[in-house]
Amino acid sequence: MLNVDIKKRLVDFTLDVRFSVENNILVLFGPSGAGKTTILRSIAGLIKPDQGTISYCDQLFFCSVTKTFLAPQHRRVGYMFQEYALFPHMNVEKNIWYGVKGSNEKADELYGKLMDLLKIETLASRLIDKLSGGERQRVALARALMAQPNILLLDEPLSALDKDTRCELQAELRTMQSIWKIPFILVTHDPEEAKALGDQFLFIEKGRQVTQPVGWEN
Ligand SMILES: Nc1ncnc2c1ncn2[C@@H]1O[C@H](COP(=O)(O)OP(=O)(O)OP(=O)(O)O)[C@@H](O)[C@H]1O
Repeated sequence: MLNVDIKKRLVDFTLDVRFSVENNILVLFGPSGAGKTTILRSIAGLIKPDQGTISYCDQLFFCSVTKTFLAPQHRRVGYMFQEYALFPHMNVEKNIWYGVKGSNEKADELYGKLMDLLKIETLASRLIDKLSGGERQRVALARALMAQPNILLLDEPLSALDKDTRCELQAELRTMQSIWKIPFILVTHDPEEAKALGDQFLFIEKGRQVTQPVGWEN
């Protein structure tokens, strides 16, 4: 289980949140500038909260009292950004293997499984800039899971896609989470998407958890 209990002073308000995620999908939902990306960046170790703790199972990522700060590369946290963050000059296969140390039977097997599950086998040798938005997102998801993360963070992964592709990818995200059984934390502005994907929800406005978010019933 991932436990997050943090405070961080931002420009206009203080982010102050406390939540836990089991092996399911937590959706972070809230308006632009509410602090959602800051939560993800804190879990990944890209920024340091001012106060609190972040832990995954018995591993302490951050604790302001003991001054613990585990470096991002030791957290095994996968991060899919708003932008795809793929290398356009490399093909699909090279992008997916990027960052994996050495090839072995288990990694080869995982690669094959991801290509198959995400239906991108036929794209292995294609360059990234010759892919559609939906294909890029599948490749980005394969790359994130290839690193065998303990937690996967997804910052508006589907926002650039058309409605049909988004629905397809939502189903695939759910499938991948049910196979991998790790906490997924997904940021979205879209209430429909939140409802389609979330097992649990954290609604935030101006850095605070709220019970009735703006735009939820629309
Ligand atoms: N490192 C930082 N230090 C101080 N303030 C920050 C920092 N990073 C972001 N902010 C501010 O904190 C607020 C929350 O930003 P954040 O990116 O977390 O929001 P968000 O909910 O992800 O927004 P969006 O949905 O638009 O991506 C914004 O007002 C932003 O300007």
